[in-house]
Amino acid sequence: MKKALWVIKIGGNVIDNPNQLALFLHDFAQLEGGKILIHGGGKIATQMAAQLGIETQMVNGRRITDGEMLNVVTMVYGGLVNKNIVARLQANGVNAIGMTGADANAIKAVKRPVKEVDFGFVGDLKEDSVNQEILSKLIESGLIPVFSALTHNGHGQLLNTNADTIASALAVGLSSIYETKLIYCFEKNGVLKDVNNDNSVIQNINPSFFEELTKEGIIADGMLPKLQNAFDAISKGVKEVYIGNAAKLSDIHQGDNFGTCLSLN
Ligand SMILES: Nc1ncnc2c1ncn2[C@@H]1O[C@H](COP(=O)(O)OP(=O)(O)O)[C@@H](O)[C@H]1O
Ligand SMILES: CC(=O)N[C@@H](CCC(=O)OP(=O)(O)O)C(=O)O
Repeated sequence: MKKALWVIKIGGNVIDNPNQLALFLHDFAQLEGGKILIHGGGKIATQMAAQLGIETQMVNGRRITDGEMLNVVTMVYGGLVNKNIVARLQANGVNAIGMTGADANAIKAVKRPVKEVDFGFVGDLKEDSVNQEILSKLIESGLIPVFSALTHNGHGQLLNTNADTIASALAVGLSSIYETKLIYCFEKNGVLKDVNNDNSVIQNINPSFFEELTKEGIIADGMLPKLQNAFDAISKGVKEVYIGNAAKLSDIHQGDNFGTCLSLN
Protein backbone atom coordinates (compact mmCIF):
# COMPACT_ATOMS: atom_id res chain seq x y z
CA MET A 1 0.00 0.00 0.00
CA LYS A 2 1.25 3.49 -0.86
CA LYS A 3 1.97 5.95 1.95
CA ALA A 4 -0.18 9.06 2.15
CA LEU A 5 1.32 12.43 1.21
CA TRP A 6 -0.32 15.79 1.81
CA VAL A 7 0.34 18.34 -0.92
CA ILE A 8 -0.85 21.64 0.49
CA LYS A 9 -0.99 25.01 -1.26
CA ILE A 10 -1.34 28.24 0.70
CA GLY A 11 -2.65 31.31 -1.10
CA GLY A 12 -1.37 34.84 -1.32
CA ASN A 13 -4.05 36.55 0.79
CA VAL A 14 -3.25 34.35 3.79
CA ILE A 15 0.49 34.90 3.40
CA ASP A 16 -0.19 38.63 3.47
CA ASN A 17 -1.97 38.32 6.85
CA PRO A 18 0.47 37.57 9.73
CA ASN A 19 -2.17 36.19 12.13
CA GLN A 20 -3.82 33.93 9.57
CA LEU A 21 -0.43 32.72 8.37
CA ALA A 22 0.72 31.90 11.93
CA LEU A 23 -2.45 29.88 12.59
CA PHE A 24 -2.14 28.03 9.30
CA LEU A 25 1.54 27.15 9.87
CA HIS A 26 0.71 25.88 13.36
CA ASP A 27 -1.99 23.58 11.92
CA PHE A 28 0.25 22.50 9.03
CA ALA A 29 2.90 21.51 11.61
CA GLN A 30 0.36 19.27 13.39
CA LEU A 31 -0.58 17.31 10.23
CA GLU A 32 0.74 13.79 10.55
CA GLY A 33 2.63 11.99 7.80
CA GLY A 34 4.57 13.11 4.76
CA LYS A 35 3.78 16.58 3.50
CA ILE A 36 4.81 19.28 1.06
CA LEU A 37 3.87 22.94 1.21
CA ILE A 38 3.58 25.21 -1.85
CA HIS A 39 3.12 28.91 -1.37
CA GLY A 40 2.07 31.77 -3.60
CA GLY A 41 2.76 35.38 -2.79
CA GLY A 42 1.36 37.13 -5.84
CA LYS A 43 -0.13 39.92 -3.76
CA ILE A 44 3.20 40.75 -2.07
CA ALA A 45 5.02 40.64 -5.43
CA THR A 46 2.52 43.14 -6.85
CA GLN A 47 3.02 45.45 -3.82
CA MET A 48 6.82 45.17 -4.01
CA ALA A 49 6.84 45.79 -7.76
CA ALA A 50 4.71 48.93 -7.24
CA GLN A 51 7.18 50.20 -4.63
CA LEU A 52 9.92 49.79 -7.24
CA GLY A 53 7.82 51.60 -9.85
CA ILE A 54 7.15 48.43 -11.86
CA GLU A 55 3.61 47.96 -13.11
CA THR A 56 1.91 44.57 -12.82
CA GLN A 57 -0.08 43.08 -15.65
CA MET A 58 -2.09 39.86 -15.24
CA VAL A 59 -3.70 37.93 -18.11
CA ASN A 60 -5.96 34.92 -17.36
CA GLY A 61 -4.68 34.85 -13.77
CA ARG A 62 -1.03 34.73 -14.93
CA ARG A 63 1.56 37.49 -14.40
CA ILE A 64 3.32 38.97 -17.43
CA THR A 65 6.92 38.46 -16.33
CA ASP A 66 9.59 40.49 -18.11
CA GLY A 67 13.21 40.56 -16.88
CA GLU A 68 12.55 43.21 -14.23
CA MET A 69 9.46 41.43 -12.92
CA LEU A 70 11.37 38.14 -12.83
CA ASN A 71 13.90 39.80 -10.52
CA VAL A 72 11.07 40.98 -8.25
CA VAL A 73 9.33 37.59 -8.05
CA THR A 74 12.63 35.79 -7.49
CA MET A 75 13.37 38.06 -4.52
CA VAL A 76 9.85 37.92 -3.14
CA TYR A 77 8.89 34.24 -3.68
CA GLY A 78 12.31 32.58 -3.44
CA GLY A 79 13.63 34.92 -0.74
CA LEU A 80 11.33 36.93 1.48
CA VAL A 81 8.25 34.68 1.53
CA ASN A 82 9.95 31.29 1.27
CA LYS A 83 12.58 31.91 3.94
CA ASN A 84 10.08 33.42 6.38
CA ILE A 85 7.77 30.43 6.04
CA VAL A 86 10.67 28.00 6.45
CA ALA A 87 11.91 29.80 9.59
CA ARG A 88 8.42 29.82 11.10
CA LEU A 89 7.92 26.13 10.36
CA GLN A 90 11.25 25.41 12.03
CA ALA A 91 9.93 27.28 15.08
CA ASN A 92 6.89 24.95 14.96
CA GLY A 93 9.14 21.89 15.05
CA VAL A 94 8.95 21.13 11.30
CA ASN A 95 12.23 20.39 9.54
CA ALA A 96 11.32 22.44 6.47
CA ILE A 97 13.61 22.96 3.49
CA GLY A 98 12.95 25.88 1.15
CA MET A 99 12.83 24.99 -2.54
CA THR A 100 12.46 26.44 -5.99
CA GLY A 101 12.18 24.11 -8.97
CA ALA A 102 15.88 24.75 -9.64
CA ASP A 103 16.98 23.43 -6.23
CA ALA A 104 17.94 19.76 -6.58
CA ASN A 105 16.49 20.05 -10.11
CA ALA A 106 13.10 19.40 -8.47
CA ILE A 107 10.83 20.91 -11.16
CA LYS A 108 11.78 21.68 -14.75
CA ALA A 109 9.53 23.85 -16.88
CA VAL A 110 9.36 25.19 -20.42
CA LYS A 111 8.97 28.87 -21.16
CA ARG A 112 5.39 29.49 -22.21
CA PRO A 113 5.32 29.81 -26.02
CA VAL A 114 4.36 33.24 -27.35
CA LYS A 115 0.86 33.13 -28.91
CA GLU A 116 -1.63 36.01 -28.59
CA VAL A 117 0.15 37.05 -25.41
CA ASP A 118 3.85 37.11 -24.59
CA PHE A 119 3.98 36.15 -20.91
CA GLY A 120 7.76 36.53 -20.80
CA PHE A 121 9.58 34.37 -18.25
CA VAL A 122 6.59 32.23 -17.29
CA GLY A 123 7.05 28.49 -17.07
CA ASP A 124 4.61 25.76 -18.11
CA LEU A 125 4.88 22.28 -16.64
CA LYS A 126 4.84 18.99 -18.54
CA GLU A 127 4.02 15.40 -17.54
CA ASP A 128 7.63 14.66 -16.59
CA SER A 129 8.44 18.03 -14.97
CA VAL A 130 8.59 16.75 -11.39
CA ASN A 131 11.71 14.94 -10.20
CA GLN A 132 10.04 12.18 -8.19
CA GLU A 133 13.29 10.52 -7.24
CA ILE A 134 14.90 13.47 -5.49
CA LEU A 135 11.66 14.56 -3.84
CA SER A 136 10.90 11.12 -2.43
CA LYS A 137 14.48 11.00 -1.09
CA LEU A 138 13.95 14.34 0.67
CA ILE A 139 10.59 13.27 2.07
CA GLU A 140 11.85 9.87 3.22
CA SER A 141 14.77 11.57 4.98
CA GLY A 142 12.20 13.44 7.09
CA LEU A 143 12.51 16.83 5.41
CA ILE A 144 9.42 18.86 4.53
CA PRO A 145 9.87 20.64 1.17
CA VAL A 146 8.44 24.16 0.97
CA PHE A 147 8.08 25.27 -2.65
CA SER A 148 7.90 28.80 -3.95
CA ALA A 149 6.37 29.64 -7.34
CA LEU A 150 9.66 29.43 -9.26
CA THR A 151 10.93 26.75 -11.63
CA HIS A 152 13.83 26.54 -14.10
CA ASN A 153 14.34 25.38 -17.67
CA GLY A 154 17.51 23.37 -17.05
CA HIS A 155 19.60 25.89 -19.02
CA GLY A 156 20.05 28.49 -16.31
CA GLN A 157 16.80 30.35 -16.73
CA LEU A 158 14.44 30.78 -13.76
CA LEU A 159 10.74 30.88 -14.66
CA ASN A 160 7.74 32.25 -12.78
CA THR A 161 5.15 29.47 -12.46
CA ASN A 162 1.68 29.71 -10.94
CA ALA A 163 1.74 28.17 -7.47
CA ASP A 164 -1.58 26.32 -8.01
CA THR A 165 -0.06 24.68 -11.09
CA ILE A 166 3.06 23.66 -9.15
CA ALA A 167 0.89 22.13 -6.42
CA SER A 168 -1.13 20.15 -8.97
CA ALA A 169 2.01 18.95 -10.82
CA LEU A 170 3.64 17.86 -7.54
CA ALA A 171 0.52 15.93 -6.49
CA VAL A 172 0.34 14.24 -9.91
CA GLY A 173 4.08 13.64 -10.23
CA LEU A 174 4.33 12.00 -6.81
CA SER A 175 1.13 9.96 -7.13
CA SER A 176 2.99 6.95 -8.55
CA ILE A 177 4.90 6.72 -5.25
CA TYR A 178 2.44 8.15 -2.71
CA GLU A 179 -1.30 8.37 -2.29
CA THR A 180 -1.35 12.15 -2.73
CA LYS A 181 -4.04 14.42 -1.36
CA LEU A 182 -4.08 17.92 -2.82
CA ILE A 183 -5.47 20.69 -0.63
CA TYR A 184 -5.81 24.28 -1.82
CA CYS A 185 -6.01 26.58 1.21
CA PHE A 186 -7.03 30.22 0.90
CA GLU A 187 -8.90 32.90 2.84
CA LYS A 188 -12.46 31.82 1.99
CA ASN A 189 -14.46 28.77 3.12
CA GLY A 190 -14.33 27.06 -0.27
CA VAL A 191 -15.72 27.65 -3.72
CA LEU A 192 -18.65 29.96 -3.02
CA LYS A 193 -21.99 30.44 -4.81
CA ASP A 194 -21.78 34.08 -3.82
CA VAL A 195 -18.19 35.27 -3.48
CA ASN A 196 -19.29 37.75 -0.77
CA ASN A 197 -21.06 35.15 1.37
CA ASP A 198 -18.72 32.77 3.16
CA ASN A 199 -21.71 30.59 4.11
CA SER A 200 -22.50 29.76 0.50
CA VAL A 201 -19.90 26.99 0.08
CA ILE A 202 -20.53 24.59 -2.80
CA GLN A 203 -19.70 21.21 -1.27
CA ASN A 204 -19.07 19.15 -4.41
CA ILE A 205 -18.06 20.10 -7.93
CA ASN A 206 -17.59 17.80 -10.93
CA PRO A 207 -16.38 18.89 -14.40
CA SER A 208 -19.86 19.53 -15.88
CA PHE A 209 -20.93 21.57 -12.83
CA PHE A 210 -17.63 23.49 -13.11
CA GLU A 211 -18.48 24.37 -16.71
CA GLU A 212 -21.95 25.54 -15.65
CA LEU A 213 -20.59 27.65 -12.76
CA THR A 214 -18.00 29.24 -15.05
CA LYS A 215 -20.60 30.10 -17.71
CA GLU A 216 -22.77 31.73 -15.04
CA GLY A 217 -19.75 33.78 -13.90
CA ILE A 218 -19.91 32.26 -10.39
CA ILE A 219 -16.36 31.00 -10.74
CA ALA A 220 -14.02 33.77 -11.87
CA ASP A 221 -10.61 35.41 -11.39
CA GLY A 222 -8.01 33.37 -9.51
CA MET A 223 -10.58 30.64 -8.86
CA LEU A 224 -10.59 29.67 -12.53
CA PRO A 225 -6.96 28.48 -12.83
CA LYS A 226 -7.26 26.92 -9.35
CA LEU A 227 -10.16 24.71 -10.45
CA GLN A 228 -8.55 23.91 -13.81
CA ASN A 229 -5.43 22.76 -11.96
CA ALA A 230 -7.53 20.83 -9.46
CA PHE A 231 -9.43 18.88 -12.14
CA ASP A 232 -6.21 18.28 -14.03
CA ALA A 233 -4.82 16.63 -10.88
CA ILE A 234 -7.85 14.36 -10.39
CA SER A 235 -7.92 13.29 -14.01
CA LYS A 236 -4.26 12.26 -13.68
CA GLY A 237 -4.60 10.04 -10.61
CA VAL A 238 -4.70 12.28 -7.52
CA LYS A 239 -7.16 10.66 -5.11
CA GLU A 240 -8.53 13.64 -3.22
CA VAL A 241 -8.66 17.35 -4.01
CA TYR A 242 -10.20 19.93 -1.66
CA ILE A 243 -10.40 23.73 -1.71
CA GLY A 244 -11.05 25.43 1.62
CA ASN A 245 -10.18 27.87 4.37
CA ALA A 246 -6.58 27.92 5.61
CA ALA A 247 -7.92 28.58 9.11
CA LYS A 248 -9.77 25.24 9.07
CA LEU A 249 -6.92 22.98 7.97
CA SER A 250 -7.23 21.00 11.20
CA ASP A 251 -10.68 19.79 9.96
CA ILE A 252 -9.17 18.16 6.90
CA HIS A 253 -9.18 14.69 8.50
CA GLN A 254 -12.99 14.83 8.47
CA GLY A 255 -13.01 15.71 4.72
CA ASP A 256 -16.72 16.67 4.69
CA ASN A 257 -16.08 19.59 7.03
CA PHE A 258 -13.45 21.14 4.81
CA GLY A 259 -14.67 23.38 2.01
CA THR A 260 -15.29 22.12 -1.50
CA CYS A 261 -14.54 18.57 -2.62
CA LEU A 262 -13.75 18.02 -6.30
CA SER A 263 -14.54 14.77 -8.10
CA LEU A 264 -14.86 13.46 -11.66
CA ASN A 265 -18.46 12.22 -11.19
N1 LIG B 1 -16.84 31.30 -6.61
C1 LIG B 1 -15.77 31.76 -5.94
N2 LIG B 1 -15.54 31.32 -4.69
C2 LIG B 1 -14.49 31.78 -3.97
N3 LIG B 1 -13.60 32.70 -4.43
C3 LIG B 1 -13.78 33.17 -5.69
C4 LIG B 1 -14.87 32.72 -6.50
N4 LIG B 1 -14.79 33.35 -7.68
C5 LIG B 1 -13.73 34.16 -7.63
N5 LIG B 1 -13.10 34.06 -6.43
C6 LIG B 1 -11.92 34.84 -6.06
O1 LIG B 1 -10.80 34.02 -6.22
C7 LIG B 1 -9.85 34.38 -5.19
C8 LIG B 1 -8.86 33.25 -5.01
O2 LIG B 1 -7.95 33.25 -6.07
P1 LIG B 1 -6.47 33.83 -5.85
O3 LIG B 1 -6.56 35.25 -5.40
O4 LIG B 1 -5.67 33.52 -7.06
O5 LIG B 1 -6.08 32.96 -4.62
P2 LIG B 1 -4.76 32.27 -4.13
O6 LIG B 1 -3.76 33.36 -3.90
O7 LIG B 1 -5.21 31.58 -2.91
O8 LIG B 1 -4.35 31.30 -5.20
C9 LIG B 1 -10.71 34.67 -3.98
O9 LIG B 1 -10.04 35.53 -3.09
C10 LIG B 1 -11.94 35.31 -4.62
O10 LIG B 1 -11.81 36.72 -4.62
C1 LIG C 1 2.93 32.97 -13.70
C2 LIG C 1 2.25 33.49 -12.47
O1 LIG C 1 1.23 34.14 -12.57
N1 LIG C 1 2.82 33.21 -11.30
C3 LIG C 1 2.26 33.65 -10.05
C4 LIG C 1 3.05 32.97 -8.96
C5 LIG C 1 2.60 33.34 -7.57
C6 LIG C 1 1.28 32.75 -7.23
O2 LIG C 1 0.76 31.84 -7.85
O3 LIG C 1 0.74 33.32 -6.09
P1 LIG C 1 -0.74 33.16 -5.51
O4 LIG C 1 -0.96 31.72 -5.25
O5 LIG C 1 -0.65 33.98 -4.29
O6 LIG C 1 -1.70 33.71 -6.54
C7 LIG C 1 2.37 35.18 -9.92
O7 LIG C 1 3.45 35.72 -10.17
O8 LIG C 1 1.39 35.79 -9.46
